[in-house]
Amino acid sequence: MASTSQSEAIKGAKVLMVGAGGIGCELLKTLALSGFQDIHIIDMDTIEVSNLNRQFLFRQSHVGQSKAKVAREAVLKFRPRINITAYHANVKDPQFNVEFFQQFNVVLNGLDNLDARRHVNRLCLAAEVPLVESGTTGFLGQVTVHVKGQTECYECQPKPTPKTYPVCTITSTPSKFVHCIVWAKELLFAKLFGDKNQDNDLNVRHSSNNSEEGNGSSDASKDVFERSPHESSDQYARKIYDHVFGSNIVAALSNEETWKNRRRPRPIYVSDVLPEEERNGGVQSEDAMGSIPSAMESLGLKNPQEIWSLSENTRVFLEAVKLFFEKREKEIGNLTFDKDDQLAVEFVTAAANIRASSFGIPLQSLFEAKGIAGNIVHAVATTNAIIAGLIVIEAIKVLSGDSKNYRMTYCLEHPNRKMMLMPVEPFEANRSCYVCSETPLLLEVNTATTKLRDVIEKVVKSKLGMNLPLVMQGSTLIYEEGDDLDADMVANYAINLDKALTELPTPVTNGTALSVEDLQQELTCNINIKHRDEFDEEKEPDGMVLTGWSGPTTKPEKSNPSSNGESSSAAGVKRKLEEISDLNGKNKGIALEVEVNVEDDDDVSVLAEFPETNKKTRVQ
Ligand SMILES: Nc1ncnc2c1ncn2[C@@H]1O[C@H](COP(=O)(O)OP(=O)(O)OP(=O)(O)O)[C@@H](O)[C@H]1O
Ligand SMILES: [Zn+2]
Repeated sequence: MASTSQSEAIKGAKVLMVGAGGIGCELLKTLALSGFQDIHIIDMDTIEVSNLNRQFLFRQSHVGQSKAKVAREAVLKFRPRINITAYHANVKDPQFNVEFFQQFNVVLNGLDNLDARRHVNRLCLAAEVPLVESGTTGFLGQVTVHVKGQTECYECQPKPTPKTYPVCTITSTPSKFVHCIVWAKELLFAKLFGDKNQDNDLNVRHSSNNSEEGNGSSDASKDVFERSPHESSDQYARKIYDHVFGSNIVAALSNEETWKNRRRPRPIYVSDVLPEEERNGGVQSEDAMGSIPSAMESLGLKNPQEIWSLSENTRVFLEAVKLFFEKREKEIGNLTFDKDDQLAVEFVTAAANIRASSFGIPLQSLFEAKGIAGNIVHAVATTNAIIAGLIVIEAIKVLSGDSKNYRMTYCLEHPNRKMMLMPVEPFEANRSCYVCSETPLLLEVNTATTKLRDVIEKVVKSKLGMNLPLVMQGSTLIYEEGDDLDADMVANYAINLDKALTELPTPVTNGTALSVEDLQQELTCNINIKHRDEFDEEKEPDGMVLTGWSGPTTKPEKSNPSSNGESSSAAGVKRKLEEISDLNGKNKGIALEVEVNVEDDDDVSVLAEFPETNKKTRVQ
């Protein structure tokens, strides 16, 4: 039960919710039932069938409609007198500027990606509106409170970025199923059905070419992926199959060095797998009954949780290629993998399984493969409900000025000290956070060879998360983006982008101080430039090093389950949580070890934002 002062605070509050997905639906319902009267919701998505199992405000008949709008209507049915305003829009749209944010007493995030979270964090800082941030990944979840001048901001601590894999593991030496999935999705699918002009590391050598794998394509091998006019889709599919699973593996095997300490892969050709009568005439398949082409349906494979045999995978592979060419020809050249595209998932599952079979890696079902390919950790509705409840508890504390009792709460998978919820007192802002403090950053770069474009793309947009940057050197404007620029300026900036830093009209050299600004986010960063001639290609692939930056940390060789938590995955992780306190502020100073037990060392997620409390100072 809320106290009188809490009830007053709830009634008078104007709240912004960002995201009306798994957490958002629960949150809107809980806000309405807790007495909130004025709620605004932003969500850019429409409802998909896959949302219905947990986003309970939505029904089958709503598929294709705006999440924000349908969520509003669903809640108004049981709370008709409250005000709910829905925006079917991206929170990064310019209409949601600082003035827009300033009208709210608190902002509540139910997002699923780092980019949008960082953007909202900046607007909340600029508008001086408290933010309650949240995320879930399966059974894990967290709610954190960010109040300017009182606690750290969302970006005060580094966040892991999506997991990356060394190219050679993917192209040549996979050892885990996830490596086969990445190969099937990022390389083979992209090569066959995506933009042909995109660089692709797929090993597309001709079988007579014995060079090291991963060297890119040779002219002879390029032809393999080209479909000649007289070739039927069946013939083409079998040619691709024999090339990627057969002759490419033979060629790879010829490099003895690679296999000295590794299990040698086995080349697989269609003729090894399918009986004589199926080999030349293509796979005998039924015409799919449904409107969506599906190789599983054509082949009568019903259960997505069943692991297909090598011959079944082969049939699915051949059938999927055929269906793409026969039923979805117009899309070829423009496709990117989408976990909600059934045929794409079937193709990727089959291709990954055939490759796994070749490399002696256990095969997986379509259900499992889809989860890995879509970076899915299956959502748990109850976690979303718990997290939504905790968001409302923190929002009420924020609204009633109860700053002493703010808590960051972590929802654990296994009870620890009999607790499933781990509350931690918030921490002070990180003084070197470039977002909420004015600490300058240092960029080491080869000023003579690095183009302004690289600095804008790799540093300003990617690392610093700016949308519409403006770059100044002293009082000279070097670069700017926005809708209101005239054509001359746009042309001028385009020329600057292709210039090396030292060639700019006002050269950027060792010791230059740049000021980078995003007008929408009202964020300014100062970057001091330090010239360096050489960079380590492996360790510093961008050819630049930004320091004093607390942005995403890269965790190589880890998968990237990106549910609402955008958590990172980690192995047998043990993290010390010191100075844990419970909700009443007791148990301070007790060191506690949280252990996440995992079977495999790669594919289980733990919270990305688990507090590394030893580095931080608690808010007094
Ligand atoms: N930039 C953004 N602006 C507005 N809404 C956003 C933005 N980024 C993400 N969202 C919304 O945040 C919500 C996150 O919800 P959730 O994680 O449950 O994702 P989902 O897409 O509904 O589910 P899933 O990805 O598991 O299929 C989504 O509804 C999504 O549209
Ligand atoms: Zn900060």
